[in-house]
Formats: sequence, C-alpha cells, structure tokens
Amino acid sequence: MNKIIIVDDLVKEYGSKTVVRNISFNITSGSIYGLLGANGAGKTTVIKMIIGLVQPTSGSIYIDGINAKLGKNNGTDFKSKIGYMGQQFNLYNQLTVRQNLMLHAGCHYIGRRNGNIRIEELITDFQLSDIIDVSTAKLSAGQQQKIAFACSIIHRPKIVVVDEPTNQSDQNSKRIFWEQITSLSKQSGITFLVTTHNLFEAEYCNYISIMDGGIIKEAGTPSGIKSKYNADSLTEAFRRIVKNNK
Ligand SMILES: Nc1ncnc2c1ncn2[C@@H]1O[C@H](COP(=O)(O)OP(=O)(O)OP(=O)(O)O)[C@@H](O)[C@H]1O
Repeated sequence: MNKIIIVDDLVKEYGSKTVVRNISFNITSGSIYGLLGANGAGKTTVIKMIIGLVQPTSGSIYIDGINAKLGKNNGTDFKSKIGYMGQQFNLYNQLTVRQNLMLHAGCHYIGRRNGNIRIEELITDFQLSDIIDVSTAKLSAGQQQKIAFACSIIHRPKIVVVDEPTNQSDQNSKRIFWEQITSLSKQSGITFLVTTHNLFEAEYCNYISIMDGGIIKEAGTPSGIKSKYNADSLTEAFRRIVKNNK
C-alpha cells in the first residue's frame, strides 16, 4: 500500500515545553486517518507541522514522497497536493459563498473559467444552490463548516487535512460530513487526516492514533483497538488506554 504521508520521530518544543514527543506514523493513500485525543494532546501541533504552518524541532515529514521541509524550494507545487480546513474557518464573511469559493480557487491559481466549472461541481456535490449567492455571515455554523470544507477541496488536492471539523455542527451535519469524506476517499482516492476528540465520529476512520501528552499511546483500526481493550466502544477503549498509561 502506498504511504502518502510518512511522519518519523517528530518533536515540537515551545521553549522548555515539549508538546509533541518523538511521534511516528504512516498514512495509506486513499484512507481516512484519525488523530484522536483530549484538548491539549498535541493533535493540532502535529497537523500544523504536516501542512508547514509550524516548523518541527526535529524529525521528518514526507508528503507524497517529498520532504516537507524542502517542499517550498524544490520546484514541486507542494501546496497543490494539500487541502486544509482549520478550526477557524478560512471564510471571508463579507463575501458570498460563491465569492469565497472563487477566492480559494484563485489562491490555487485556478483561473475564473475553470473556477466557475469547479464551483458548479461543488454546488451539486454539496447541495449549495440555495445559499451560493448568500453572504457566509448569514449562514449557520454547520453551513459555514460545509463551505469551509468545499473551499479546502476546490483545487482537488490528493490529501485533505481537517482539524476538529464538526465542532460546531449539529448531528445531521456531522453525519453528512463523515459520509462525504468516506465517499471522497473511496471514489476519488483522497487521503484524509482528521483530528477529533469525538470518539463516536472516529468510527468512520479506517485507522486511528490516540494521542495523550504529546505521544501516540495506541494506534490501529477502530475495531482492532476495541477488541484489544475488550471494549464495546471507542470511548471505553480510550478511557482504558489513557488510564493504562498513567
Ligand atoms: N504557539 C504555542 N506556544 C506555546 N505552546 C503552545 C503553542 N501552541 C500549542 N501549544 C501547547 O501545545 C499543547 C498542545 O496543543 P495542541 O493545540 O496541539 O493540542 P490539541 O490536541 O490540538 O488540542 P485541542 O483539541 O484543544 O485543539 C498545549 O499544551 C498547548 O498549550
């Protein structure tokens, strides 16, 4: 299986505080990989290092065969491979949904004509026809999350990194989001790296790592982890993993 993300012995220190401690993992192309953990476990720091927003103290990251440290300098369009949706949505609330999508298309050097074609596809895929010309300021949190996600995939990235994607969504929007990424991973072969502290939603992942205190304490498929810890749910397994290691 092709490993599209390879993280090796990654460390992040802020002053004297070590927030990510020698973590290593690989992500198989086309899979949904969940990075789980409580608040402050280090999940956001890991993904910010992967997308190049934060510089690691040590260790290496390879994205689709490219050393992430050299990604900006080796002539490869590194950023075109990755879509990112952070906890703060990258939306301009004075703009409409269409204008936000076009703005993100422009950031990825997609011209107006191709941008319009891609926006039409996203209107269909995300059922946006009723809100496409509405200002994002007037949308609900769940709708804003949907638009932020559409913006993150406008350039058809191979990898999409999403940080706590459903924090502000209702149950129905959560379900729709997870079904959408499951279908994108299966049909378009997109690889997803998703951080969450929602253990019910983590069941949608093909593979998960459980982080605590900056280290990965357990990793495996959701069913493999449940069976290893003799637990009926990931919530129960999570409690045992974190308790076992304290
Ligand atoms: N720029 C920074 N300077 C100093 N410490 C930081 C910085 N960014 C994060 N931290 C610390 O690193 C630790 C891990 O934070 P991080 O945001 O990665 O956790 P998380 O698992 O994503 O939590 P959450 O679910 O709340 O987003 C926390 O103790 C946080 O205070």
